This record gives sequence, C-alpha cells and structure tokens, in this order.
Amino acid sequence: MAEPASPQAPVLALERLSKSFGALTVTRDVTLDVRPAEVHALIGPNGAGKTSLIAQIAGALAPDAGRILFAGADVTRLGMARRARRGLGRVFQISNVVGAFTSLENVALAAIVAGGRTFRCWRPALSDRAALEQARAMLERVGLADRMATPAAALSHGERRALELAMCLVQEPKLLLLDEPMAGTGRAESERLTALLAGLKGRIPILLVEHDMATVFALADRISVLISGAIAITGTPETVRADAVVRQAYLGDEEAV
Ligand SMILES: Nc1ncnc2c1ncn2[C@@H]1O[C@H](COP(=O)(O)OP(=O)(O)OP(=O)(O)O)[C@@H](O)[C@H]1O
Repeated sequence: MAEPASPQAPVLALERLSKSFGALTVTRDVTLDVRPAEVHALIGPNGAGKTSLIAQIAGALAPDAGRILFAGADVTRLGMARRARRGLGRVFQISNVVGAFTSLENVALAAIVAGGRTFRCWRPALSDRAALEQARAMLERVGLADRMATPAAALSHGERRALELAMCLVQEPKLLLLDEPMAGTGRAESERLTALLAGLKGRIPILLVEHDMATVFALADRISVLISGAIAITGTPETVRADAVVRQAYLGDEEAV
C-alpha cells in the first residue's frame, strides 16, 4: 500500500517491529527510521538482536508484529528479491561475486542484471559496452581502478569488500544496508573502507550495523543502541556517547569510545 511521499520522509521506517523465537524475544517493539542522506548506525552487544533485525529488514525473516516501510511503501510481506528490486541494497553478507571473473566483469554483470537486460551466456553480456563503462566508473569510485583486470578470487579481503560495494552501488539502490562491513578486516583495510564509506555519506542513505566503534563514530549521523532486542536510545553520536545507561550496559565506560 503506497504511503504519501515527501522529500523529508524516511527512506526506511520500522514501526513497532517484534519477533520472538519461542520464549526468546529478539526484536522488542522496535521503531527506527533512516532519513534521506543519513548514515544511521545500529550497535549493540553480542546477542542483542542486530542480525535478526537486519534479516527482517532484508526480508529474510518475517516479523511477528509491526510494519516495515521502504521508499514510501509497506514491504512487510514482500520477499527478499522484491525488496532488492525496489532498491534495498544489501552488502557484505550475501555476495554474488564470481571468483573467476575479473572485478570489471563482476561489476558489469551486476549492472546488466540491475538493468533488467537478459542474456544467453556470460561472454556476450560481457561485451555490453554501456555496462562495462558503468563498471569502470564505479570501480574507480571505490578505489579499484588498478584492479579491474584482476580475478575477484585474487583480491585482498578489503578489496573484495570494495568490489561488493561497487556491485551493489552500480544497481543504484535507494538505501544501503551494511552488515558489519569491517568484520575480518585489519586496521589499515578498515580505515580505507571507512574512508570509502565516508565518500558515500550524504549521497545515499545508509543503515550501518557495525561492531567497530571507530567506524561507527566516524560515520554515523545518528546511532541507535539495541539492548536485549529493544532500542535503548537513538541519538547523535555525542548523545549516545554521553548516555549513562548505554555506557553502563554496553560501552562498559570505555575511555576509547
Ligand atoms: N533462528 C533462531 N532461533 C532461535 N534463536 C535465535 C535464532 N536466531 C537468533 N537467535 C537468538 O536470538 C538472539 C539474538 O541474536 P542475533 O544474532 O540477532 O544478535 P546479534 O545482535 O546480531 O548478535 P551478534 O552481534 O553476536 O551477531 C540470540 O540469543 C540468538 O541466539
């Protein structure tokens, strides 16, 4: 069902979402929104329910109650593929990277699929000049200009993350859902990836689930803290950093935070 759209309307809105596995409530009456051009970070201790919440947003897990509005429409009952087609771009947990294909070929294929073009086999698709042009531009944007001809399987972990981001961005999503982008990266790679995401800030709304607090505090316009399935607080990084309940329950009064 369509909702009245306005330029200030949130791109994504969760309304009183709830989910239980038997007696265990993993999502407790969660209301949260992502505004246009905002980076909204979702943090919380292990087992707080972040993964379950992301799965509900992506359409992999059905909530028991509540609504999910995306780009002005109620998508609560839509499956993952249909949400993706509406512009919900999920990166880093589901990957369609083909290891034997070069970076350029992988991004070109993502562009072709996003464009709804069909093909009988890979090779003719890879001579699609428009898609290759788009792919080149996107790889330059994510800092992989010198890795275009490299098979994806030969990329470093951080480069592969950048490639996955390029494959998502070339599909021109309306929202980026970033699920722990820094997981498994070293300090240098995570700094590079954080800089890359900072370059996207303001151009595309991002919902960022991340354990790395340096990245969260560097990028987020607002932060929501999930504790035992419920939102404990939503606010600016300064507000969240100063919140006594959050410090005690989650941040552990760390000086570094
Ligand atoms: N399919 C399931 N069936 C039963 N319990 C589940 C299921 N999926 C998750 N849980 C439980 O729900 C709780 C929340 O898990 P979830 O993975 O969403 O948390 P999380 O915040 O993402 O944690 P982490 O940061 O460690 O990944 C955990 O106690 C987990 O064991």
